Amino acid sequence: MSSEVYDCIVVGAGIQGSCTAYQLAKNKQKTLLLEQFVLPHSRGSSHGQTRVIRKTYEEDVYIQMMHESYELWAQLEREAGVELYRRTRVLVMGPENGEGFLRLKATMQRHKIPTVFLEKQEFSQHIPNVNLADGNGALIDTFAGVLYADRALRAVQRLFQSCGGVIKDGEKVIDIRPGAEVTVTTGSGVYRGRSLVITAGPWANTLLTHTGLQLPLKVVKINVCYWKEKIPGTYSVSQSFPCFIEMEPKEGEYDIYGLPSNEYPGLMKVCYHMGSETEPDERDKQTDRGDIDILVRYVTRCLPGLVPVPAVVESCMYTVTPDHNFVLDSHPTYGNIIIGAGFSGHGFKFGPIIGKLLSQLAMGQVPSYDLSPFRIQRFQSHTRSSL
Ligand SMILES: Cc1cc2nc3c(=O)[nH]c(=O)nc-3n(C[C@H](O)[C@H](O)[C@H](O)COP(=O)(O)OP(=O)(O)OC[C@H]3O[C@@H](n4cnc5c(N)ncnc54)[C@H](O)[C@@H]3O)c2cc1C
Ligand SMILES: O=C(O)[C@@H]1CCCC=N1
Repeated sequence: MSSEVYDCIVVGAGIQGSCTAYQLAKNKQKTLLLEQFVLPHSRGSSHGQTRVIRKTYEEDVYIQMMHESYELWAQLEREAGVELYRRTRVLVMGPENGEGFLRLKATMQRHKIPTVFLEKQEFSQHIPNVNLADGNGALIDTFAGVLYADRALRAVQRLFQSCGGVIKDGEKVIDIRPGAEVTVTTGSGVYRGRSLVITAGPWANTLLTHTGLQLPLKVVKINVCYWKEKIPGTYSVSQSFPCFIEMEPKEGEYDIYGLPSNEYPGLMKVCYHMGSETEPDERDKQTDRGDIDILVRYVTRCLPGLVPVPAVVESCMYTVTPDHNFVLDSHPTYGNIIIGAGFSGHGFKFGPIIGKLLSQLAMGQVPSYDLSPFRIQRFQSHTRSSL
């Protein structure tokens, strides 16, 4: 074991761990970031070229956090000297009189988010090549857009290193011993930290086993589908086609969302916001295509300019909590172990603000937002603790 003691060890170099490590290093904390795979990799939740960034949330806390997150993304762009965000707008469609759509409308208005509300008769003039379902309303968040995900992850990791942070990749954490100094063992070394941040994405519960805690997290495989434009460019970023979210396309179904064609010319990304349960190390054995069947029907009905058969299918994973809200908290027994987990398929856009909040918890500071919606305690009846 090295005699060196880190102020903080962060386990998991996805977007949340990388942003947390960067915030810690910026705050002069001696920080080690451990990653099980050789970087970059495509086995977790943060890989891929694009993610949606938006303020269209029904809950106040997410909108408040997104105000600051946009600023922090812009700051990262300046620090890294690369473009990470492209403004495209996001179109949200949903049952006009449905609870979710009405709540979203009200929240957007209450927070004075620049929003355009589209009437049925003017819809196709603003958004050609999309069929708005009968009974659906539509709104546009005009500042929303696309984050360049892989590029962002690399940029944050580089910035972390430039502040003196240490990344050790290809080092899987196999044991954690809690204490005033937490001892972390990997396949090739033993490290000590005054605090530990666990941001292990789909592997959160595997790591938490070493601390006697299990959270109610479900890991699902997402089929990331790209669809061919019948006429290349119809839905492209250069034609100002927006990202979109279709809320509750059918009763009992999850949202469907899409991003303008960009990363693969002529192909538009359209995905289902849920998948089938999987073990994170067995992701590729999960071959259920029920979500793709739903998407085929949706594309046929609503996106007539796309060939209704996916041209490319990639894989990713969500780690989902029962209420789809994140876990941002200290361990209930070991106050110097901080947990960031359960990002439920919508955490990327919050990366910089989550990094700030988790770093504040790791440094023993009061977090800048009320984190009660993200506390572990809310799962009281689900949480398994062997302590
Ligand atoms: C298809 C898809 C589309 C999405 N779209 C959006 C979107 O449009 N907008 C948005 O905001 N969000 C989106 N998300 C969600 C967002 O990408 C995730 O919330 C976010 O990437 C989660 O990051 P993470 O750091 O928690 O997890 P991960 O990226 O999985 O990082 C965890 C890391 O921990 C490492 N690790 C695990 N165990 C160990 C161990 N024992 N030792 C060392 N390292 C370990 C893993 O290898 C991994 O690198 C999407 C997600 C998917 C899958
Ligand atoms: O978080 C996001 O914005 C995307 C799109 C909607 C569903 C999940 N991820």
